[in-house]
Amino acid sequence: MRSPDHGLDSELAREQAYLDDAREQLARMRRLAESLDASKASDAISGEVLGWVLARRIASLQDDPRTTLFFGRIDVDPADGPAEQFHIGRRHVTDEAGDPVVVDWRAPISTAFYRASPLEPMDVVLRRRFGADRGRLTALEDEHLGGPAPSDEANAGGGSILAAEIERPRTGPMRDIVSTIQPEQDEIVRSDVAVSVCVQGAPGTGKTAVGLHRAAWLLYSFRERLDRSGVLVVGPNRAFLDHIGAVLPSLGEVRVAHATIETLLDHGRVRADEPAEVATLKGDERLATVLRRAVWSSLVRPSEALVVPRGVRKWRVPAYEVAEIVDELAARGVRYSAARDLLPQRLAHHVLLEMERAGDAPDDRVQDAVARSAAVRAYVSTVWPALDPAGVLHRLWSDAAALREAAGDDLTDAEQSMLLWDKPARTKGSARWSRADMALLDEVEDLLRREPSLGHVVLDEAQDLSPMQLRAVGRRCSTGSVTVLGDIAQGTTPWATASWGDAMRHLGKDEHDLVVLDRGFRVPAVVIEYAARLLPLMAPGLGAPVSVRDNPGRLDIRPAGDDGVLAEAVRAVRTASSTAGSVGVIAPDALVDALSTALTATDVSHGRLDRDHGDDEDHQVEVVPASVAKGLEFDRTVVVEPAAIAAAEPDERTGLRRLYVVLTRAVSELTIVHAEPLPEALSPS
Ligand SMILES: Nc1ncnc2c1ncn2[C@@H]1O[C@H](COP(=O)(O)OP(=O)(O)OP(=O)(O)O)[C@@H](O)[C@H]1O
Repeated sequence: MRSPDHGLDSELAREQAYLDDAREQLARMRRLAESLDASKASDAISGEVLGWVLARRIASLQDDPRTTLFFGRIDVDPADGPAEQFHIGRRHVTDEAGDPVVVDWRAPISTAFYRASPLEPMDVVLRRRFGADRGRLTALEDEHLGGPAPSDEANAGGGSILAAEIERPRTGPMRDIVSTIQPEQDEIVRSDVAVSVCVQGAPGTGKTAVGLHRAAWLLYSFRERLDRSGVLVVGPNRAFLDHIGAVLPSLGEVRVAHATIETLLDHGRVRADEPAEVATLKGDERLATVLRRAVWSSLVRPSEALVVPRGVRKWRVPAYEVAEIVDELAARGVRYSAARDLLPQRLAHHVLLEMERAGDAPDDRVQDAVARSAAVRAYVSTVWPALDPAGVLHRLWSDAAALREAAGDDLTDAEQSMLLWDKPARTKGSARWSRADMALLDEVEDLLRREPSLGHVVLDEAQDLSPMQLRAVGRRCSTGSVTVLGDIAQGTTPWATASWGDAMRHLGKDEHDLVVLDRGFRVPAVVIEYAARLLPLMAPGLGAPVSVRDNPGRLDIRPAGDDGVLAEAVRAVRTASSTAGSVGVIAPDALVDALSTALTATDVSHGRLDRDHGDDEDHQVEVVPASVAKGLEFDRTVVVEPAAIAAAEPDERTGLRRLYVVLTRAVSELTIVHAEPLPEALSPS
């Protein structure tokens, strides 16, 4: 019997030879693509398209010598067919005969790599995972399914490759997890394109990772349809988008748009802050009804006939007939401006009927000319006024009577006065819009002209969006599907959602699958147990994740010395950055400037993250305002003055939730530095 080491060596050598061959096959595929000539296309336009497709294909066939072409293998032995082996990697590689050498992780056959288990082997008899270093295989690990393991099973010789991947230190931005997607995650990733999925998951359970891999899987599986309609990822802020921005390109998907809710709903500059209760009211779904009324009540009952002079004659359409045309158009379910565009032709058609009754024989050109005439244009402007979003909202917030009419019974008097501007802007152009107004402007825009739908939207940190913001996202996938990712316990806006059922209804996706993820891949046990002390206070009923990390983690609570909290923070950062791995220094927003100055004064090089930008340079240490920390992770975090982080929020529950977010960013160590007493639940017991 061969020794395990010998077995491993020869098996590794065989797999390395297979990898070398796969690399050659990939190079052959690339050479073939390079030899194709786009100029042979039948015409110039086809040539251009073909050239573009070829360039894209050649780029996708580049081999990166730093990585391997596959990370796993399955041996499949179905009862009703021949046994086969499949190597699973980030992209397909085929040989000259077109047979697969490496199978894309998204192909149907790869599902078994992620989901086969001893209880449900899915015809898999062997699952093999590979360890690699700089493009060469260094280890392999076998799992025999559907029967007892043979005694000479090749083994990685200690340490699991899966665990090592989960434990790897975090340095730069987020990486893909294709080699280690877990079965419960894979079910979400491969949900059908028509299915909208809502994922509730505690911090670090892989929601973001799952959402991004789902986008990649959808694009692979429904390429043509989604290439046309588009896929969009929406995240909480710029720093977050920078953090996740490399994942899809590393999976070969460069055509997925990324946006924050602010960039998505960009209807002008946000120039005003407003009290949380006003913003909450503006986010309420009742505003949708108010806006619909405001738009459609702009129609004016015609009181006079339409009179169109042509030559020496004047043609008339009586007011009651115009009213019928207007009513019919308004009842058609077409958007306000789209229906308005139809009105001139309708009126002109009636003028034409008048002409015919008088014995004329006008043709289509006459109808067009009448529709474009000054008389018809002026008449249309009176009975069906042109509207724009800023004009509609400006009127509502500055004119109490207009707001009262649009509000109907939906808003109380007190609510209406909250919405009215104290000092109305003189013109819509000078209006000082707030963030909450952006979702309302977007709603009006859609009432005027239908927002086109994308094929799929991945919405991360969805718990923070107001009903009106959710409606805005829902419009962008009205005929497509959505993957909603979030955690009710991490809701840090006053309007954060309390129920996924409600959120999905606002998105227009009453029908959806709700999945709960509860295995934590980021936060080590001591840190998650500490942060979870806050849960009963701010999200009763929600559980903490079970950490699957081998590393139990480290928690260090450091009261400030006589020289103050900033000096203590600097010392903590120095310690945290003395070994490799990223360090996030998370502080109350108001303390960030002073903290950064203190770090600079003591020569601690660092970057700074902000709502509107990430960090272009790669810094080991990043200073992060508490309001920006959501969705990010660092190998070690230093959290400065937790009580002040909580106190900066408008209410206690939101404060504790913000703290929960901040405390759960650490991959291995959490250091807390404080001068103020810690919130009671976090005091060392
Ligand atoms: N199957 C997996 N294999 C390896 N690493 C994983 C896996 N799933 C998640 N991770 C890692 O765990 C970390 C947390 O994942 P992610 O950021 O997606 O979690 P999240 O649920 O979105 O967290 P949060 O709610 O805190 O934003 C990431 O570093 C991610 O790469």
